[in-house]
Amino acid sequence: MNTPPPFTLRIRTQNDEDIDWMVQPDEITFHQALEVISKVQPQSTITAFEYDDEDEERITVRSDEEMKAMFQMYFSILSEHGEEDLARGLLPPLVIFPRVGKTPQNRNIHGLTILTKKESPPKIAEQPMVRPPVQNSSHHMETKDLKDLMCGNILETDLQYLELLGTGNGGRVSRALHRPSGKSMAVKVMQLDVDIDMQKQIISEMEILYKCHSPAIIGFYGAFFMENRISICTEFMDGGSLDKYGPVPEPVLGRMSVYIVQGLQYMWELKILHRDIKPSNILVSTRGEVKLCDFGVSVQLVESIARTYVGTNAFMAPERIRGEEYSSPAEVWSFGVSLFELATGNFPFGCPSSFSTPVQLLDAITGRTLPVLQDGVFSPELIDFVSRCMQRVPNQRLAASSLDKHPYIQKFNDGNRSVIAMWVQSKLPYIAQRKQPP
Ligand SMILES: Nc1ncnc2c1ncn2[C@@H]1O[C@H](COP(=O)(O)OP(=O)(O)OP(=O)(O)O)[C@@H](O)[C@H]1O
Repeated sequence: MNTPPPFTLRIRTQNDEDIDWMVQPDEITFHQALEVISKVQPQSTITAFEYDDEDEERITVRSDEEMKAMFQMYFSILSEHGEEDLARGLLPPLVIFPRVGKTPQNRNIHGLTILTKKESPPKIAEQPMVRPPVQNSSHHMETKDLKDLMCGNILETDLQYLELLGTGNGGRVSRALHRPSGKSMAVKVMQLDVDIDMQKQIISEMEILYKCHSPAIIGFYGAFFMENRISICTEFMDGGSLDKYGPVPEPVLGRMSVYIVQGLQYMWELKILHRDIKPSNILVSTRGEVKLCDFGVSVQLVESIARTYVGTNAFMAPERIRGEEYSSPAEVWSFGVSLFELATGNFPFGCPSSFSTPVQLLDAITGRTLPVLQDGVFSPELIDFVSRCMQRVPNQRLAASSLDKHPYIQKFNDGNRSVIAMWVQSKLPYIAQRKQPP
């Protein structure tokens, strides 16, 4: 790697408080690190700090060399498990633990000044190499509380909203510039009527998204609560979601399906269900990427949204609509229904907006013979795949773990992203509802 990207050093204090500090690893010295730590923990004399290596062993850092070794370990773990994050330039925090020394010493040896007030966000070109630690911006809450209400290192004041990308049942998604990193992000803001403990729980459940690295899953940058609103910051996809496109020709849809299956199976292996598979949660880019967004990693968030916003998700499997227990077969159903809609341009059970209650939707799904894709218009492989996903009885559906083995997926598994890229590029200019003010 040439110049290592900036990332967050998370200083975990003796009181178990986390203070985040954005660093440029090739520019900071060990003494500067000590200096910042002693500002954060002024009551103690800090002579060294520690971190956990890949085997979870505590390693002490007492010099520039040892600090370099720590950075090397951090980047080598990332290059093994977090290539996506490295590529995006927004990396998970590296946690360090200040070590209190026995003898007092003059701590401000370099006269380094650390800003303690939140400054107005710098322009990208003026971005300082060493950013001040995140400060408490509320009169009412302790730093610890604030840290529990955010994951990642994104502050509302770091975001410049550029355009509205869309509004869903529960929130608005805007494209925003994250000024410190210069990244374009999609920020979804939802109002949620939950108390502060629930907010903390939602944030802690979302942390798992940092561990998800798949080319078919939308990159997660962070999330934070501000009063009763949650903002979720993810990678921006310039093609938007598939619900905006109308029918997708089979050679394009087939290659998209390969990535969708890849993303779903990756998350299922981690025991994470999507819980909301539908065309508006499948995003594409002009580079031919296909990524799933809006994973229901936080069960509390999914339930809070369901409590706060009324509405029926037309892509839900029958067992879910009936309120029964559900698992990956329910996802297979939703994927089948989504594929049906993407192939034909029409929802298979009539107009989704006509279902205002779960009972009406259930009637539409169970009250007639299941629709099948038209013979002669679509390939036998696609017809078979969709109808085997759209089985009313969960255990009669294709098994989640064998979706990738089906001839439809095998047929299009040639890694040809340019077919997708060219189709997205050709359609994008005609897609309405873009470039609105945020
Ligand atoms: N990461 C992203 N990049 C680009 N566009 C996005 C991104 N995330 C969401 N969008 C756009 O914003 C729209 C609104 O998304 P949102 O998740 O709020 O609602 P939805 O999925 O359409 O519906 P619902 O709220 O019922 O799930 C999406 O349909 C999509 O077009």
